[in-house]
Amino acid sequence: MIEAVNVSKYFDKIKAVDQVTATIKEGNVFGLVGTNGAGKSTFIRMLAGILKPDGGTIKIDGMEVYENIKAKELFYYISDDQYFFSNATPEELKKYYQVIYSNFDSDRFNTLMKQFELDRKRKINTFSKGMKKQLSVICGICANTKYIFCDETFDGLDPVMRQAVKSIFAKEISERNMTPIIASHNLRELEDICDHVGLLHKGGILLSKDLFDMKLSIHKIQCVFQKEVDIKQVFEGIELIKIDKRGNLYTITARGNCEEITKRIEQTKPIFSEVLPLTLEEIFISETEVVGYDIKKLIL
Ligand SMILES: Nc1ncnc2c1ncn2[C@@H]1O[C@H](COP(=O)(O)OP(=O)(O)OP(=O)(O)O)[C@@H](O)[C@H]1O
Repeated sequence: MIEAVNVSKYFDKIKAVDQVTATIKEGNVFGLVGTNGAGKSTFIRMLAGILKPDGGTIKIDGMEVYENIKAKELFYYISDDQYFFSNATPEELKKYYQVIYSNFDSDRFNTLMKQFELDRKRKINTFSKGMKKQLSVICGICANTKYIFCDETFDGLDPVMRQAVKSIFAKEISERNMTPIIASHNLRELEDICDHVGLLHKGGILLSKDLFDMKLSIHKIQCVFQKEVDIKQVFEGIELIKIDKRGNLYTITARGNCEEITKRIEQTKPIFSEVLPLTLEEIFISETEVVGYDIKKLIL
């Protein structure tokens, strides 16, 4: 488990990360979203022990991470800025990581390099940005660490590669409980992979939610009533987040028990009613509106 408690980081007068508290459980996929400058990279760099927090504590499996080799053996960090040894080839990089990570899987590395059509003997500095990202992902997977920190890793890949990487991640998560922490600008990117999403804004966590809980507690219902009804009366005692009416079709976003919401609608004997799944984006829009923010200005 990774535990960050009241973590802050300042660069002169800039509050890059401001009192962030987050718990990342094993086997979960933790997404970190936020606009440019929200503090995502700084937070991940502190998780990786590259930056020392000015306040608060970060513990990985109970160990402080800063300047602690034992804690650092537990994760692989894919940085947003790709850095490789000058003139190194992937083959040389593999040899380096075999020394650093005792469980580095050399055969898997060779197989994945072939699958991704990357030349193991070519100099990395001749690779494109996306190819370097792919190489980092391959190293990260083959390092076989418990945690993997990805700073905008998916954003730099083309759509086909993104799907390929996501499916490799999904396999690692289900087979060996790998725990990824993924920073991204894009909620849609995180939708199909994350269990938990934290929204960073101006250095602070605005919202941190379990997706399963969120999906269970918010519902979108479309319905057409036989006659005009008083929606507030129909849903008395249920929190209505949004009511939209186009022609006769109502789209209602409500928080509460799904069965109770459905029961209330059925009592009106509607012509049509359907409970629809909410996208992660819709959930975040609803949740952040409640706390007084317009998420479209924050991340979309
Ligand atoms: N080394 C640094 N020196 C000074 N200021 C920095 C440094 N690194 C980050 N900052 C500042 O800290 C704030 C948070 O930056 P950070 O890179 O963590 O944001 P981010 O959410 O990752 O942004 P982006 O999505 O643009 O990558 C910004 O205001 C940035 O200018």
